[in-house]
Amino acid sequence: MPTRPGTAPVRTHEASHDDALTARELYRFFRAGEEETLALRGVSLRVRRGETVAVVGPSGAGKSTLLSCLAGLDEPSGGEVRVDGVRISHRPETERARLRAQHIGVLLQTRNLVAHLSVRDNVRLAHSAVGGRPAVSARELLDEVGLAGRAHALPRQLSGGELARAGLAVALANSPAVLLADEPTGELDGGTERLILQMLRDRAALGCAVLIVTHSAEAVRVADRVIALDDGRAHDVSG
Ligand SMILES: Nc1ncnc2c1ncn2[C@@H]1O[C@H](COP(=O)(O)OP(=O)(O)OP(=O)(O)O)[C@@H](O)[C@H]1O
Repeated sequence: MPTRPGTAPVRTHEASHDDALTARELYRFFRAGEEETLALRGVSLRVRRGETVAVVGPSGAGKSTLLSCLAGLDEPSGGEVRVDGVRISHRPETERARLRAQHIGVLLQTRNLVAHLSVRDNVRLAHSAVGGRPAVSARELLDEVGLAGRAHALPRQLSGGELARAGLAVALANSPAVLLADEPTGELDGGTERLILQMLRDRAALGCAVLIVTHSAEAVRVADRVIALDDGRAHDVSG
């Protein structure tokens, strides 16, 4: 069972079969001209099935870099990421994309929607990336996020809250073992924020490992555990 903030035991970074997501000693080094940045400095973390973890930290702490490395969108310079026991890091981009399509849902700040496709076709596109018969139909997913009535709308015709819900439907299209969300409630009003967070919690209750990069106090409140990133280093601040 997930633990509540304040009761989390001190964790080691040895993987257990309950872990859907593990990162071990992640480093990410950037060089832009003369400028060199070490955005991640040995970050290790685990997220168990059914657990919701919030990642917080000041601007520039490395949160988005971490999420990109966990999702296989970016390659860490060192260390390893495993999803459902399968290593996703240090593989060619096409293999990372295939593993991501199979195991991970990603909800990004810029929204993971194709502008010229309807909400329903965006979900179907995500289905096609997985291949085979989807475990959950587009209609069921749109029902789940309360957008059944907006299935034919284009992203630009949606409100901010509807966009967030459509992005979530796309992120959930592959019934992911791990759901990674970057500021999923950033521009939303309080009511819509609580709705989105509840949907993420519902997914965790079904066994998904949920990691949310956030500045939101509400997201921190509902998380089982909080990891603080500071200058590329991670600290579990739940206990
Ligand atoms: N592609 C890149 N090239 C060079 N430096 C980068 C790149 N991406 C990130 N960085 C640097 O890495 C550090 C961490 O950036 P990152 O975007 O991960 O921080 P963040 O915690 O997500 O910040 P914010 O809360 O403002 O989004 C910053 O110093 C940033 O300038």
